[in-house]
Amino acid sequence: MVELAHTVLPGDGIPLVFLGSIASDRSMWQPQLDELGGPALAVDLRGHGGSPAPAGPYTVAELAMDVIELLDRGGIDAAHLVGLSLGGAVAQWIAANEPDRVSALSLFCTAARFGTQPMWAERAALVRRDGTASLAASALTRWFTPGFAVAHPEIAARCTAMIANTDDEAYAGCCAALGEWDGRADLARITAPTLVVAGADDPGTPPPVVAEVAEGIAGAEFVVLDDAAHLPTLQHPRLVSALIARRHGNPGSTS
Ligand SMILES: O=C(O)CC1=CCC(=O)O1
Repeated sequence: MVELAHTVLPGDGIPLVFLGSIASDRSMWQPQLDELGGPALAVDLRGHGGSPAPAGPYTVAELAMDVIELLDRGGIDAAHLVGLSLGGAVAQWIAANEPDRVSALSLFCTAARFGTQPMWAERAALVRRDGTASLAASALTRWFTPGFAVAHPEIAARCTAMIANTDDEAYAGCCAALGEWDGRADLARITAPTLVVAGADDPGTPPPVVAEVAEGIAGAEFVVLDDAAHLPTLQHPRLVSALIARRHGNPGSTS
């Protein structure tokens, strides 16, 4: 297990715990931290941001155990897990296997299966050869709708730096986790009140892929955001915060 780097916002009540996508760090949740306030934890998965990068390959279960250990160290019995993409798979795993630790679940642009194992093996080989920085341009085309990165160069530059800062071997380790992840059979065990959100124009996890997650979780609410791709947290920060706040039962905390 790995001691994960994280940001803590203090406060009373059930904490929000934010878990991001492959090649992101906890700064991708800054708009939500600013808007929703504490108590909250934004977490760097292993090999991402400031977290250590043990040798891979990884599994989603291992990534989830890192997060559970972080909750244990923080004395957090239960949290509202907010996960995007790979972070959403980690959140699904915890909700299915440690249901008492999850009071609510907000899943963005995630899947119960992410493409195929050969696709992720190819991505891992690419990153081992050329490094994470080489992935930035193509990642931005999946994270944002056409034109957004050009219109928002400061966000594009921050994301490019975040991707390049991701450890090459940890990225490859997470590719292995994504390639072998199949949470379909576990979805029926999730009992937390769940929100599932897709981006209408997300090429990474298109709406039908995300819908499979919602359909597998009893009572889950499914929302598709227009003009959004894989990272609506940065393209539509206030909308995303409002959705999380509504699931959290504290809609007054958004402006
Ligand atoms: O980077 C992608 O292609 C999309 C993605 C899948 C899992 C994740 O975290 O991002």
